[in-house]
Amino acid sequence: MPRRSPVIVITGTPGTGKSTHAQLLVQESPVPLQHINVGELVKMQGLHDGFDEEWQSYTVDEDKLLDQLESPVSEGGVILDWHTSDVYPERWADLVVVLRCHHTTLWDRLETRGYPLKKIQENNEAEIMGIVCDEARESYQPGIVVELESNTLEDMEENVARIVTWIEQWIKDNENSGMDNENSESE
Ligand SMILES: Nc1ncnc2c1ncn2[C@@H]1O[C@H](COP(=O)(O)OP(=O)(O)O)[C@@H](O)[C@H]1O
Repeated sequence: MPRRSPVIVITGTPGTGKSTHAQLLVQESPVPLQHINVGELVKMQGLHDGFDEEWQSYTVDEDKLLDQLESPVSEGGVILDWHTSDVYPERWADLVVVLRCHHTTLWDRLETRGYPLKKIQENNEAEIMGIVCDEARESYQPGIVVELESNTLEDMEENVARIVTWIEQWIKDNENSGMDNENSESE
């Protein structure tokens, strides 16, 4: 069954603004969207093999995670918000948004969040090197991956407006392709 609403992956180094973007997008979207904060889901549903004290993060059980996400993704109308995007099957994503942030701004945001220094440094380096972006580009067709700046509130409003326009187009395209299928079936 084709999806009636798209699946949007929002990824980026921690602190680039994924959750904030996702929350605004839920409000602005022309179709209902469910925001899944994948990191929170892993924690709340125990989809992990324990907590890594050194890195202050959970060791994710990917099979359990994918099982949990399968049903909402197949329904569509979902935002998958996580700092990595290469775990999902490629067919899941209709759009992959990679948020980017200036590294000094990111440092401040992660400091405010109370991250340990080592974790701030690691994420800061990852952002400078564009690790999350490279990973997204290696995992998906280039046409569905979009890199957006997320330094200011203006950036965020523009980004969300762009994604809303993309959703409107996706809905139109998919209504049309649904009609094409019906026509070709009746021929
Ligand atoms: N484009 C932006 N402009 C200003 N502040 C932002 C922007 N994006 C995120 N922030 C702020 O940065 C912090 C981290 O954002 P968050 O959405 O939690 O990041 P992530 O989900 O990627 O870890 C929050 O305090 C948020 O308000």
